[in-house]
Amino acid sequence: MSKNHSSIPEPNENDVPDVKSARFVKYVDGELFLQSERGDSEESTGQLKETNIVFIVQQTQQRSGQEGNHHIYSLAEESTGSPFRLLSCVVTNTLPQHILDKYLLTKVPDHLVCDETHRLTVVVSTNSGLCQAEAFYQQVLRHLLGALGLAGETEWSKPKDQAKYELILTTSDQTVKDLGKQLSESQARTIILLSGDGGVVDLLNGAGSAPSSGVPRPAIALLPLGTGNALFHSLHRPLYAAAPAGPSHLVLGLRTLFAGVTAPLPTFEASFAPGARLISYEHGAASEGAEEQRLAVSRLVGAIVASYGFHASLVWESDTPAYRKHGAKRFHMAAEELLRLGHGYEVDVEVRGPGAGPDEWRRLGGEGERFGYVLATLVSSLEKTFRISPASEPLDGKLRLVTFGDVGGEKTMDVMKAAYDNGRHVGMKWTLEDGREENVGYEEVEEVRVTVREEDARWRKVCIDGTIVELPPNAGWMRVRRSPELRFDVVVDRAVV
Ligand SMILES: Nc1ncnc2c1ncn2[C@@H]1O[C@H](COP(=O)(O)OP(=O)(O)OP(=O)(O)O)[C@@H](O)[C@H]1O
Repeated sequence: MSKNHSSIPEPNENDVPDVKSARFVKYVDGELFLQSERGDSEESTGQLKETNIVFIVQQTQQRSGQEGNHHIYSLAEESTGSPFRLLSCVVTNTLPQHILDKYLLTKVPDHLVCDETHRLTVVVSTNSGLCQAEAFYQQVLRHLLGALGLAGETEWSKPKDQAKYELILTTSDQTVKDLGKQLSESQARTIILLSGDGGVVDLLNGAGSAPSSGVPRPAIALLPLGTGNALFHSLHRPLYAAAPAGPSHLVLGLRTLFAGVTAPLPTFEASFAPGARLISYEHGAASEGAEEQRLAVSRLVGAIVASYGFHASLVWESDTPAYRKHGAKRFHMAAEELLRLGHGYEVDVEVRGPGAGPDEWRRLGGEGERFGYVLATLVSSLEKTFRISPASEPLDGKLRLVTFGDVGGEKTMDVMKAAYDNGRHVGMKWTLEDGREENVGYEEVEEVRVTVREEDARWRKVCIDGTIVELPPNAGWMRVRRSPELRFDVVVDRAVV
């Protein structure tokens, strides 16, 4: 398929699951009432929720203004059994115009074209979240791409007569990083990532430096199959606000994939003192007898968050084998233990505000004052409802810093609860038992520098988009600044650009 011929082709028979044929009857309260073509009794009328619609295509032989033959693809998500059900229904009479206006796809979007000028890669991250990415690809995405005439090519399957995308199933924590290393090519490319935030970070850091001028930036399209999915939720937050009872994350992700546009993805760079070590586990922390690995690291690129203090400790400790074995409860358990300890972190925090010169650093807090929380972020939300930076808008490229001092476990808990309550933590103030005034600091920064004075390695961990780095003892530091260059584009809903 070439860019000039990217209209919707006929789907391959094998790519359409369980097609039903029906007539549109009425639209009431967000539901389409459809009557099966094969029966005329009341029982054969079914409802389709508008929130489940992914897209509608008109089959090619019916084009040129003829009535009917709209093919509606919708996704139902089940709490039991197989979690995803892609439904496909051909409507033989006319659909309401407002539905066609919103969901009719008339061409394959440029970022999904597969030809000699543009490459499409689908990455299925088999270990992300609840390990559902592979089922989602097989049961849903494969068919939707197939409906646009696109088929996956793997080493063992080379489909004929269809535009082919490359399909990669991860086999280790290196798979996506290795893909990132191959991205310095001149061909434009989109990578559909079925993963959480880890997939994005792996790509960003595998890719190394930004593409040189004239080389197209690769685009990332995210389908939220991780645990936190911070980048996805932050990019879609305005849509959640506009329609609180709106579509599920996966339906939204699919709508963005098929009807969205590409925009530059803001990133930051974190650099570390000599002696810093990236900490990971061979074969993942959940594996039997996981061995800690320590790799020298001087710099990482991120798109979400760089933190020190409670947040970094929680991400690190909840992911250690000791907690991993507790499954979904591990995050809660690690948080409880950290809140019980209520550690005050010995650290100097300095910032350069927007527009400040390279040496214009301002220190936060007094001499020797400890901190509980130091978190710089480019996004609003670290989970769907954890709105740590309420002023952040999708793609605004602003680095914002959230800080508070050594306030103890109970107050830390209060701040976290307020952040879950629509970002209400911003502006919180208290007078502590020893008379100190404390508040949650929140400001935009150009750069932040933390210099850690802790001896115990437990309290020297920093977190970059979920990756853990241990700073060296004796004033080990991390600097975080907005990246001046653009490395990747990201596919977003049209409403956020
Ligand atoms: N087959 C595999 N074996 C080992 N590691 C894998 C495999 N597939 C993916 N991984 C790693 O698992 C991690 C999955 O992270 P990801 O962020 O996608 O999911 P998550 O941690 O559940 O979600 P989030 O970061 O959004 O909370 C990545 O670091 C990736 O490199």
